[in-house]
Amino acid sequence: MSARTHSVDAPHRSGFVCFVGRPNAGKSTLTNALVGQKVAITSNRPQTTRHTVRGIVHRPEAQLVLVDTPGLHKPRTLLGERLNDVVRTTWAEVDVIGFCLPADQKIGPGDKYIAKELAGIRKTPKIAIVTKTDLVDSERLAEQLIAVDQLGRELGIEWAEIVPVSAVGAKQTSLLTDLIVPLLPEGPALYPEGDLTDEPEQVMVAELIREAALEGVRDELPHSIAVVVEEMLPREDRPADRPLLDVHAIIYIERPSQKGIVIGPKGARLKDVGSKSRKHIEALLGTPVFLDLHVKVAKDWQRDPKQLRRLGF
Ligand SMILES: Nc1nc2c(ncn2[C@@H]2O[C@H](COP(=O)(O)OP(=O)(O)OP(=O)(O)O)[C@@H](O)[C@H]2O)c(=O)[nH]1
Repeated sequence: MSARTHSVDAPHRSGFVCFVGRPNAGKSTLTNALVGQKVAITSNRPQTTRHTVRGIVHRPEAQLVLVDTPGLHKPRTLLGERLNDVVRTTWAEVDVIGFCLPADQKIGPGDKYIAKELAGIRKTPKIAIVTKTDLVDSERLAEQLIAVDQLGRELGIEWAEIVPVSAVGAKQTSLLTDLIVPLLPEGPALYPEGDLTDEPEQVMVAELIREAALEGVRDELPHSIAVVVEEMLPREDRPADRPLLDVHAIIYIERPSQKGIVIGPKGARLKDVGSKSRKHIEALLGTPVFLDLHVKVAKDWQRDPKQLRRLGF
């Protein structure tokens, strides 16, 4: 594998790239490493990426728009089916698919399930990305690269490339970009330079709150929390040098019994969720924030199409 250099008269290329892989494969972290700034929500627990988050890589010769989809799962609820539809639609529309497989874990049924789906999408070029290489020695890495090659042969997938990367320390991440660029169609930049993500701010703010609300209670409330930002408005009558943004958000849970878990004794947990997520929101938006959080029950929201639409799915 060699890095490709860009000759001055090469045409400009641009397109959409989507990282797929089972939960925890390192997709969001890789997106952030390529873009160079935190845009997607990462966590050490599976299934935090619900919304399509795009990061944009600007290069003189190319622009990569990274589409970070939710994971593909065996659907059990209406929400699960919707998410899988979103994933498949995204795969068929992008220009390059990067299939992430962590170096520190043997290829398992979860990876194969996704690989089989990928094999059905014939036209889109696929790059196999072996992630988290910092966690293994070179012998184990070599084994994994061979296993990935074999997986492709078994399922009839022709990998455009097989690339080992580590998002920690940004090892080979720029090489990955080098290898993706020639696979993109010729075309002008799709977004103005400086745009890192076109994810609406409210959705990102909602994700930050959801992330904080799930912290420490994931086992009790695995998929039962949704967050909607109802309003974000600059506070009136503030001096120009001391702005304040009012953010009103609702944390939805599925059952009244979950309320206590989210709010905690004497509201202590909710307060904690508020102050933690407020710090992240302030960092994201670059302005002081007043965060107003409410907890509401939306009964069985995962099974109800109307509620799902309201919650942005
Ligand atoms: N050591 C190491 N850890 C990594 C690397 N990339 C990701 N991780 C860790 O692996 C975990 C999962 O990473 P994510 O980027 O959230 O994985 P994901 O595939 O987006 O996960 P979902 O959103 O659940 O689908 C996090 O704890 C990361 O810090 C890497 O290159 N090296």
